[in-house]
Amino acid sequence: MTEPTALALSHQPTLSSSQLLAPWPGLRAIDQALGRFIQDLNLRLNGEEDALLGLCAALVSQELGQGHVCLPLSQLPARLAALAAKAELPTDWQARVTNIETLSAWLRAQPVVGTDETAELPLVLARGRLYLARYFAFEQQLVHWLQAAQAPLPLTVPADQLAAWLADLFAPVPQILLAAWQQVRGERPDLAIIPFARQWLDVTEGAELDWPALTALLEAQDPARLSAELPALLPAAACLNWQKLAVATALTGRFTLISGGPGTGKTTTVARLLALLQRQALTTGAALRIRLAAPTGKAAARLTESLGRAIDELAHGWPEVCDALPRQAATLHRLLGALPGRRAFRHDADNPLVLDVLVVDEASMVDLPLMARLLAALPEGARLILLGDKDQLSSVEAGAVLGDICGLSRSGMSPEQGRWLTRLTGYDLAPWCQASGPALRDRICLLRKSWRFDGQSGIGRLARAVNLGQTDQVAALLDQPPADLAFHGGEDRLSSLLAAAVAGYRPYLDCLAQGPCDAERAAQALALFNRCRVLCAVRDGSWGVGPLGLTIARALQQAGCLLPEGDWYVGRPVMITQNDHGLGLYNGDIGLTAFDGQRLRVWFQLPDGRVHGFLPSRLPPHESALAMTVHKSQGSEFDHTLLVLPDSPLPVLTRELLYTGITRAKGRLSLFAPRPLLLQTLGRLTERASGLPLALAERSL
Ligand SMILES: Nc1ncnc2c1ncn2[C@@H]1O[C@H](COP(=O)(O)OP(=O)(O)OP(=O)(O)O)[C@@H](O)[C@H]1O
Repeated sequence: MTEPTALALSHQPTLSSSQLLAPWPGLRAIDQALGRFIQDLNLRLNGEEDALLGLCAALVSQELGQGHVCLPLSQLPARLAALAAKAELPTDWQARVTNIETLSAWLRAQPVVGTDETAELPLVLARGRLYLARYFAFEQQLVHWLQAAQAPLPLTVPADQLAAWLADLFAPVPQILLAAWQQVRGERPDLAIIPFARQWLDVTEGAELDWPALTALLEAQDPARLSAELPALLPAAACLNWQKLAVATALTGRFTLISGGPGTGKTTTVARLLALLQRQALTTGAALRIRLAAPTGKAAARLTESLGRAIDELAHGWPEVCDALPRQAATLHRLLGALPGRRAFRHDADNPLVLDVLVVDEASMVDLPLMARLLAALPEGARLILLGDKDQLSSVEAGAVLGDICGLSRSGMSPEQGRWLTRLTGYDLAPWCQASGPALRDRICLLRKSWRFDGQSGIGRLARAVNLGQTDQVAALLDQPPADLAFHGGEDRLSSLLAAAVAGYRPYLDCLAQGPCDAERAAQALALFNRCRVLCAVRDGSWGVGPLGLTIARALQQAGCLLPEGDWYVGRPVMITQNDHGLGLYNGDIGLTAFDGQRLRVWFQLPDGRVHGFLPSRLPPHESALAMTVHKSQGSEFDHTLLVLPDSPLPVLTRELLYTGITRAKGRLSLFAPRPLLLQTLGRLTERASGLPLALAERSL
């Protein structure tokens, strides 16, 4: 079956009476075209004209445009009521949709509505939800793959050996531990020891240890003594390291999902996990073929950099294994082999990828169709490891695959899984086990401790409070911001924003102003530009990326940092909005315009690390990037993030958007928003309609 758009166009239906009806205001042209087409098809198949069916199809298409995979029948009356205010609906619509059972029976009786993917009809009614058939098929593909991936993989080395390797990988490094202790001990080491043990030794809340002896051992500052005596003072049952549990989990399954907020150690964990998988493979046979990928070029570049660093840190202990680990990540489109002008990829079920293990970072950005195509292209028996942050914004296109799967972890882990993980780690996992729950929950690992933000960091505290919807805590942080936070909620926030943007962007502009640009200078300027970014919640309006970008350009001009002349000028940052595989430029890539001595070029860092200048006329579709949307910033981080909300409430303003924007900041966050609007945003959660949670829970019980 073809995509919804293609479906409507490729069949080229002749105009029928139904298509000549008045348009349905409030629906996009694409939704209307699809609705009319399905209505017309139904008419031809059963000879009955029924505008309600066309409307239902159009509404499913509209929901897709808003990121929902399907339309729950329970929501149909409300959707039609909203439409009724603008368009003329069949007079009896209310009576026909209020009873869900009657509605389901009527839909099922329509020749264009099937109940599973085998019927090859344009609509599917399943699990109380109406789907465009293609999206139902994607969802089913995912469910089948995940179900098959639940079967445990046989161990190739004894469990005791795995436990010893795990202990080695996660053993505290005495020098690092002692240096950290020196930093936090202060004047009262007896008061510092418990928080220190929680953060650095993974001691669980409430565990009782010999604190004076532990304090004395750290105070002695003797690495050899620490290594020798620490194990006796620190029984495994008093500790819990979620990273170690994630690695242990991944050893025995084809599928593992590791979710955690910023700096919770996803990359560190995956480096250790890959090292352990590779060590296991090298002990018993050939090395594993491991590939790394991410949805955008920026995210792939970050994975390459951060995983490379994490592998380097491991290399002293496990040199041969680390030599056999990959260092370069690709975009998912490149990995799958994008075909120009087509949605299909070179790699699919008939031409699978050649790999044993695939790691996908920033998986929250992967939409349902892409995830389904990725799974289809995985070879039989390959392992998939998804990394991401379940609390971030979902993919731009339909679906919230990572969030939907993570939802299953609410029921803890199964007692069998708990016993197995205890065997590998020695941890007491009884409090985390629950007797019943979907089997897939055992493949999900949540990392819960941030290593980037300490307890005092304003960004870390704000991110946590926003994530939990704690209005009072957020308000307190806004009223008395810690050193790394600034809040501008008053009338002067535009001038404060412009001053902060000028200060933040001046360094890269000064760098470009030093003389003709070559790859080296462009690399320096790109690094400086990546230190600061203005992020907007919306595209339109005076606080949207386009208008605000122009206002910032004018402020930079007035400050003498920029000389805008026409469309292209030195210092103009641009973001690519469409992949160009030929040039190696991808959606989300950011380049800087600079004079190479003869002409203006736009300089980009390419996936292989080279910096190259392209003539502006050669670039694929792009836009200015002095301000960018929070959506587009996913997968990136900036030392100083300037986060801007509009003046008034809009549907896009959600808790996830705020959390995603806040967590782009590594060192400093400045917030520009009306205070009431910001607090109101905390209460607005994104909910994406999908049948995935229900299907996964049903299938895997
Ligand atoms: N168990 C640990 N012990 C000590 N330091 C750690 C540990 N785990 C992670 N770190 C440190 O915390 C920082 C963040 O780790 P990492 O980059 O793995 O997190 P992440 O979740 O991948 O972050 P991001 O938000 O960038 O995706 C790194 O400096 C890393 O060295």
